[in-house]
Amino acid sequence: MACQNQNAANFLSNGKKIVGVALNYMDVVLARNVPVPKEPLVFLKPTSSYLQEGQPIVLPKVFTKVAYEVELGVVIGKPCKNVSKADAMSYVAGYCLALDLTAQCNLGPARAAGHPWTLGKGFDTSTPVSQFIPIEKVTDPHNLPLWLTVNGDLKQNGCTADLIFKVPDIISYVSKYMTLEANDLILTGTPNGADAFKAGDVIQCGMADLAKLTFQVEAE
Ligand SMILES: O=C([O-])CC(=O)C(=O)O
Ligand SMILES: [Mg+2]
Repeated sequence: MACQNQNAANFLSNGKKIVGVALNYMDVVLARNVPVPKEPLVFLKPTSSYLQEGQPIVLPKVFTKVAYEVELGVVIGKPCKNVSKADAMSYVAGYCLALDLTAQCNLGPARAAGHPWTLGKGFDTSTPVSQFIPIEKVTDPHNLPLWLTVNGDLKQNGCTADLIFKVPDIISYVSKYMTLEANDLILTGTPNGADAFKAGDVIQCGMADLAKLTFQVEAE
């Protein structure tokens, strides 16, 4: 039986951390001409980066190039440490649709220098999310179409079927290192097409018939 968590709908206010996975779609790996990851490539974002529909994405004035990344988010339901892949799904309370906004102007040099990704990934409004989607509403998390438009033009069109590391792989892997806690969010990675957007743009994204979001973009 899947984990039930009464508070998971409040993952925005109750979550302790956001765990991101990078380069988790083969089309991204091929487009960027980087080696296929042998293990999930994991980073953290602060919960202060959360944004809900109705509030604008604010581009920090310190950045010159910020990209959209549409992703499946996984909301953890109960504390989880050293779990096997076979058991991992019993720690999932539900899902959300998320954007992992990324300042490529910061990430590019950081990646090249071997520096942390914290600022390019963790700025305020960098994690727009949908409402919580209870696990019961999702028959298969690995068969969810994901799409994103900018000003009506389709920019990303993928499917979670193409995830390199699946949801249980990620949970099991991360839980070897850090305890995943109730209401933590895992960003599973973005399909190909992530690119820059600017102030004045309107970003829309969707996941199957489960969530659809619209965000206005403003300059700081
Ligand atoms: O921003 C990046 O370069 C990596 C990332 O988050 C993703 O692939 O989803
Ligand atoms: Mg991402």
